[in-house]
Amino acid sequence: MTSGLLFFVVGPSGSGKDTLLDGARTVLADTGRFVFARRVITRPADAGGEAHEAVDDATFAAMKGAGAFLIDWDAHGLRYGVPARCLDDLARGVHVVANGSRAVVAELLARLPDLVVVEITTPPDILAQRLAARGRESADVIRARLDRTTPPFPEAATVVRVANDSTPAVGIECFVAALEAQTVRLRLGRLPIAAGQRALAVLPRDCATVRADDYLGPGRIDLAARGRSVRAEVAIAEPGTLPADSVGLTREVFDRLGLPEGTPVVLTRTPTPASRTALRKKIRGGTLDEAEYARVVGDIVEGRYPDSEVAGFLVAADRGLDDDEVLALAKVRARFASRIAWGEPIVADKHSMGGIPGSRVTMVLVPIVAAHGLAIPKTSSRAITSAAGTADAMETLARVDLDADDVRRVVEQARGCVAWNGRLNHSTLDDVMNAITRPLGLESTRWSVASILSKKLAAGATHVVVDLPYGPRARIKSLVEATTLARLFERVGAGLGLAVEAVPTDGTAPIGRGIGPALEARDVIWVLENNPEAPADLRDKVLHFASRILAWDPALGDRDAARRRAEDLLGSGAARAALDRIIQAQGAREPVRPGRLTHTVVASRAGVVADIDGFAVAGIARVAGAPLDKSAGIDLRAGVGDAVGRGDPLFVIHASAASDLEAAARLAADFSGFTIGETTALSAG
Ligand SMILES: Nc1ncnc2c1ncn2[C@@H]1O[C@H](COP(=O)(O)OP(=O)(O)O)[C@@H](O)[C@H]1O
Ligand SMILES: O=P(O)(O)OC[C@H]1O[C@H](OP(=O)(O)OP(=O)(O)O)[C@H](O)[C@@H]1O
Repeated sequence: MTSGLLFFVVGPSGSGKDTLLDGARTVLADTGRFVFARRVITRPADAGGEAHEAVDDATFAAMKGAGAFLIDWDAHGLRYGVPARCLDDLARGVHVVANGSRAVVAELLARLPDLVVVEITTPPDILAQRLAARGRESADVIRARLDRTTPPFPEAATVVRVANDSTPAVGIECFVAALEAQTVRLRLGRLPIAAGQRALAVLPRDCATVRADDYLGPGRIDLAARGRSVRAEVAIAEPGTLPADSVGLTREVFDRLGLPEGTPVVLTRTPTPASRTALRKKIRGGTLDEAEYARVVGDIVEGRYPDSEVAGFLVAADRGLDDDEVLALAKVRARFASRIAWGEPIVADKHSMGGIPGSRVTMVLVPIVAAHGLAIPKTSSRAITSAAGTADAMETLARVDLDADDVRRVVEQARGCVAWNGRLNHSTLDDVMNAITRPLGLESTRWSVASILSKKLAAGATHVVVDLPYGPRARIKSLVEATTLARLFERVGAGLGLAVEAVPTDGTAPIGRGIGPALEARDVIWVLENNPEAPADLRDKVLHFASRILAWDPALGDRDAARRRAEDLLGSGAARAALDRIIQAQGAREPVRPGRLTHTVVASRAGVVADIDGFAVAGIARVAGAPLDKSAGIDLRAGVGDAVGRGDPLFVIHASAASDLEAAARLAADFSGFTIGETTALSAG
């Protein structure tokens, strides 16, 4: 038999405890499911208020000494006790409702972990009026009662708040509903089922407490107990699969709830999202303001919407976000993330819209900026579809899985870092969005402006350069689109208080020679060491961005001086030394060399390289094993515009497994990604 629940009704004098208790007693006492405890108080019986058992101090002390009270306390010069016989009612499975004190919640919770604290709330100004109108206490006593303070409730307490700021009838109705809702309890079970991001709660079809089918459908349910709660979609198990008085949670959501199996948990329907009107307005093509986005994003993060409605919203947002909406979204997203304070006037950062193989600009840019002396706490992603992300390439030299404290320490030691963003500025909102947008192929660049800049703000950046590569195979298809996006980045940045310079760049071909973690890191070291083999296009792109960042330093003032400074830091080896300091601070690793197995792909005809398909080349690098095999990848030997003879090398495939190498070689034989035009046609042009 599941024991009953103790409802401990608390709230400041005048909040309406007696009134709501009297009203609830009228409604529930005859159900046989609830009993209302009769308190023992050292207050005269005719003092008014509840029908308590009146005793004098000596009797109260004797009763206390004899263990007659489940809990007792002193307040307002009086002594209060809840009879211990309530435990018998609880043991019979009957719920007990008692008028209690906020001051003893922790003590009672220690004895009854499933205690339900029902806090009656009323605006302070109304409290005073009600106490005066009640006429039970003198003005001094009323003042003392209004000034009384009590400790906060323990985290583990289940606290249900009932507002009593309307009529008594409404207050009583809400109070009764709150009591009833808490009695819908099921015993918690852990299912041997993993569901990843999805949270599933399985109800037995023959559930004894609720009609399971009533909970099927797009909505979700909340399961709560002992101050903890989770939200889940509902599935139903056929009779006999689960105990009829239980609810089963899939592994991840069970672990998130963090309560032992068998705990009685309260099942309630997830509140209808208050922002649904705004969400539907967007789906119908309307525009939302910041307050509306705050409500919609809040409800989405809280899991109040079924995925279908979130998907509809994202499709609508993907199709139309005006500039004001992007700014509004950025401000709302910034609210969901705590902001690291670096205490410096300039904290530099960089973002690239990516999609161009190679182009490992960050790993050269950060050391230059750090060598100059500006803070640049850069966090980067791992590869999603490419052959390497910055984090993958940096990880061939140093640890990148830094947490926030590591990042702060590394920047203090080396002025910069190149860390993996997976453990930092985590965004629940992104998780929710990505789970829906990725399968749908929704990649709104305008939406990403809000996401990117709000994360930069959270990371504590003050000045951000943004690389917007454009080209037929880049995410941004044209210079016009890149320029429009650049203006949007700068406008939204300004709206967030960030200095942003967004720069369209050539995204028509790979940058650098290496494609794959170790090969890209090799390019980086070559540029930093002024190696004659260093790819000039990578060096130029780095200096282009470095000069923009350094120009923000008032000590330099303009871009020409900044450019010279960047070139000096590179040419003198100061940037190279800065990278070493960063590597040491992050944790040096034995550098990963390019794979020892190689296969050279040669030109099938003489001519001029007219085009290099970055997708194709990155695809070959991935088949060779990148990015998981950090040594695998492509080493380009010819670039766009180079004249090649028949049989000249176009690129060398590196791998560490023969099977990977062969597969990559076969893929390259089908299509190397290189288009070689006629020598005459081009030279004549
Ligand atoms: N919702 C309400 N609207 C108006 N008056 C109320 C309401 N709830 C309680 N009261 C009045 O306020 C005074 C204090 O209520 P009471 O139930 O005694 O509070 P408590 O027991 O928390 O001290 C009483 O005179 C009561 O009649
Ligand atoms: O510790 P607190 O939460 O502040 O409560 C102090 C006391 O006030 C209430 O008593 P009583 O019912 O006599 O006074 P009230 O009706 O004015 O609340 C409540 O039942 C507590 O006994």
